[in-house]
Amino acid sequence: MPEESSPYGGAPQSAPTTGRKRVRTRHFRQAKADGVKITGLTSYDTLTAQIFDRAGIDFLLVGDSAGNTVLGYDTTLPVTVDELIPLTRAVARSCQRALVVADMPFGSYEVDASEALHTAIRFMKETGAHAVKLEGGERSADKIRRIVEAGIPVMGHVGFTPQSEHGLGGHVIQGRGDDGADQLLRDALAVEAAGAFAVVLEMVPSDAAAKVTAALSIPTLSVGAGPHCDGQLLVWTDWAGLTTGRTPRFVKQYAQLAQTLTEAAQAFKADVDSGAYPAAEHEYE
Ligand SMILES: Nc1nc(=O)c2c([nH]1)NC[C@@H]1CN(c3ccc(C(=O)N[C@@H](CCC(=O)O)C(=O)O)cc3)CN21
Ligand SMILES: CC(C)C(=O)C(=O)O
Ligand SMILES: [Mg+2]
Repeated sequence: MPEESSPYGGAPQSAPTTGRKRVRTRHFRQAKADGVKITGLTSYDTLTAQIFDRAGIDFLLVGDSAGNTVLGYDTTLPVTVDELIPLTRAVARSCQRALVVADMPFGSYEVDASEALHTAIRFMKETGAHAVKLEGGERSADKIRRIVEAGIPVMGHVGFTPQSEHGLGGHVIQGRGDDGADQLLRDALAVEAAGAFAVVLEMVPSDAAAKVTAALSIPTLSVGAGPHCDGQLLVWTDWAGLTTGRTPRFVKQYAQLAQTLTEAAQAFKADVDSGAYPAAEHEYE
């Protein structure tokens, strides 16, 4: 695609991407057709959203992983729409280029397609997000279809679906074995047929993800689904080394923010103890 009409292509971005065209759902399909990889991170606040947007990250997901990364829950299950709306609004207000996806939390879409559409409409009206995401393949196809019919882009999510971790028996890799791979493919095809513009594959073997990626015309976005997907997505606090405790094996840490902030806090305390802070330049006359 020519530079004017595409947010992709051109030299790798080191300068801010301000002024570049908004990433649209059609660019996801185009990127897959062109073999251009798609990159996403989660974000829950204005400061990280601005940084990731200007760095050229293609989409930002305001994930219900906020339950773990922002709100201090053990799982995503308690997260509510009312909790996610202000975070999603902050991210949407802060992006000029990235496509912003609102993650629909557990309990906000499962009952029927009408409930799913009501929730999707709330996110679109109240946040400025460009798309919504919901978990589940065949079981969620009717909800995806109803939302898409209303003109709201939907990102699907199959494989390991954290909102059903108790039903799945824990953090269990999905799509293993012939039956698992078949179910994964059926789920992904159902999401595509329902009109989703992309689908997240979470924690599935690379070869199963490769088969799904080859079978779909919409892009697959990997969270621990290997190198053959059309894009990669990580939870930003994992990616930046800010998450404390164990992170999943698929995570690569691109910074060590927990260590950086620990050292900064210790240095601040030591400076306050010693009187080194505040110095003359920090005082008002
Ligand atoms: N910080 C964070 N990162 C995530 O990737 C994430 C969340 N939170 N919250 C929502 C879901 C839950 N996810 C998770 C959580 C744990 C594992 C995990 O522990 N995986 C193990 C394998 C299974 C096990 O032994 O428990 C691993 O080592 O990859 C994986 C994905 C992915 N999502
Ligand atoms: C892990 C990703 C796919 C997600 O759903 C989230 O961050 O909530
Ligand atoms: Mg989620």
